[in-house]
Amino acid sequence: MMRFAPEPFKIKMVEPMGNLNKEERKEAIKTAGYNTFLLKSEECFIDLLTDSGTNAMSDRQWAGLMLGDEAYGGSRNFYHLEETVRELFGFKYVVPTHQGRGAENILSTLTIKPGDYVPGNMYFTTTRFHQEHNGATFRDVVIDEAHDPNAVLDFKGNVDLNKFQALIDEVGADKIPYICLAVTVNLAGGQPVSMANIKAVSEMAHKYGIKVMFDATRCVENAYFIKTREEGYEDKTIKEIVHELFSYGDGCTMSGKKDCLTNIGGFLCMNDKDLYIRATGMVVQYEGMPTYGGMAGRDMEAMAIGLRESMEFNYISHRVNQIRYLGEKLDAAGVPMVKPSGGHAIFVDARAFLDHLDQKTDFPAQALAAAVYEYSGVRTMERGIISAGRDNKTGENHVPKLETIRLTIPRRVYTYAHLDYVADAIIQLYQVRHDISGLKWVYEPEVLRFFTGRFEPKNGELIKGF
Ligand SMILES: Cc1ncc(COP(=O)(O)O)c(C=O)c1O
Ligand SMILES: N[C@@H](Cc1ccc(O)cc1)C(=O)O
Repeated sequence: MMRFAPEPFKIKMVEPMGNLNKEERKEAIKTAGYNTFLLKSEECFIDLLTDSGTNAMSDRQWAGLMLGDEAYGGSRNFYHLEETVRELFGFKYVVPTHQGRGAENILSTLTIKPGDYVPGNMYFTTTRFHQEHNGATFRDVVIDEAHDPNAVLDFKGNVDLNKFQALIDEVGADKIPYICLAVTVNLAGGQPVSMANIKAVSEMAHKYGIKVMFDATRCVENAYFIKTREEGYEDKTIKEIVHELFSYGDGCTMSGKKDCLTNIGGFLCMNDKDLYIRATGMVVQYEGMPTYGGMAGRDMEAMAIGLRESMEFNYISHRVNQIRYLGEKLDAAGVPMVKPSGGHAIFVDARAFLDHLDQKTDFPAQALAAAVYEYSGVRTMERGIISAGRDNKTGENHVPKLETIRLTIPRRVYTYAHLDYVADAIIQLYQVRHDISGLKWVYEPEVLRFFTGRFEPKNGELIKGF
């Protein structure tokens, strides 16, 4: 048996990658304010900024685009998507949105009252933004180990039931409209939640009349980890596991740009008819008709096909193993990273990588993401103190335990050879890590500052002598 099976697809169409020389890259990252979000795509060689909307679609999905029914009302592609989501996820109602945060906006607006609390297994930027925007306080109830890069656990995204119970005791269940249960947990490193934990959370929540709303964004990756790590699930299909997992919840938000293998889209699901009716009322205000929600008919078709494809074992197994492959290479060379490797990305521990920099004043992850780009043309993303933002009440910086850069692998886009290049680049940069300068703010946006913030190197040069 090969340790890493080859790509389970053939390449039918190719897209050239940018290939700037060193001087051009130095200029590009300076122009981008040392923020990799602000680089132009053409300036990047291997683009590991995100796995969101960057998926390669299959020939069947491209064929599906030709079946797009672009009617303003009642597009047949919506009914295909609705039927697929109902079958695979098991929820009664499906509300389409332009992407995940469209669904988060609707859910948060309709269910949160000012003064409420929303517990979750670690924060996610846009999700927390919508919760806070509607007057809630987010409470992190993930297990402590999720914040420790070196804690190796099979299900590092699990909810700590004691923390959940403590919040209920502290504020009262009537102040908790729902628990947001992410499968997998993005900012913990793409770490999964076990089926046993999902069941236990569901029992506790429902005992108190609290709803369980999944962030379903990477649910297929979570199902793969359940199948390969949790006793009793080895013989179940990915489809069966996904279905069972959602059976313990009351609904979900979904960014369709990840596990649905498409480039845009999202949806909100629920079992509650009243919530559904109110959600369709909001869809027409912010997204579009309840039969397209901001998506083109052709995109809904591609999503219906993609969601089904994502449940094929060979696909998902290859995907998760690509991440593991990159992780093993970096780990073998001593590059500090969040362990174990997760479902969509490797998170390099920037605090340990740049141990000469201070998290609060030098922004090591922001500096490392910029340096990786300047050094190699590989685009990654900061996931540390800059992403964590400020407390919306006190204005103080959130100080996350994890200060990382994310090497996010788009689905079906890169081969193992690309990953070899990425690993070599980071391993080489590790040898000269102490030449990397900290950064300082030039422009700090008020909300979701990591997207458009600008910086400059404190020492004038980002990588000394490079
Ligand atoms: C876990 C998670 N939840 C929600 C979202 C929001 O989805 P979108 O980018 O489609 O708005 C994302 C990505 O942004 C995500 O990774
Ligand atoms: N959800 C996507 C896009 C995104 C990136 C960063 C964010 O903080 C918010 C959204 C991702 O995780 O890559």
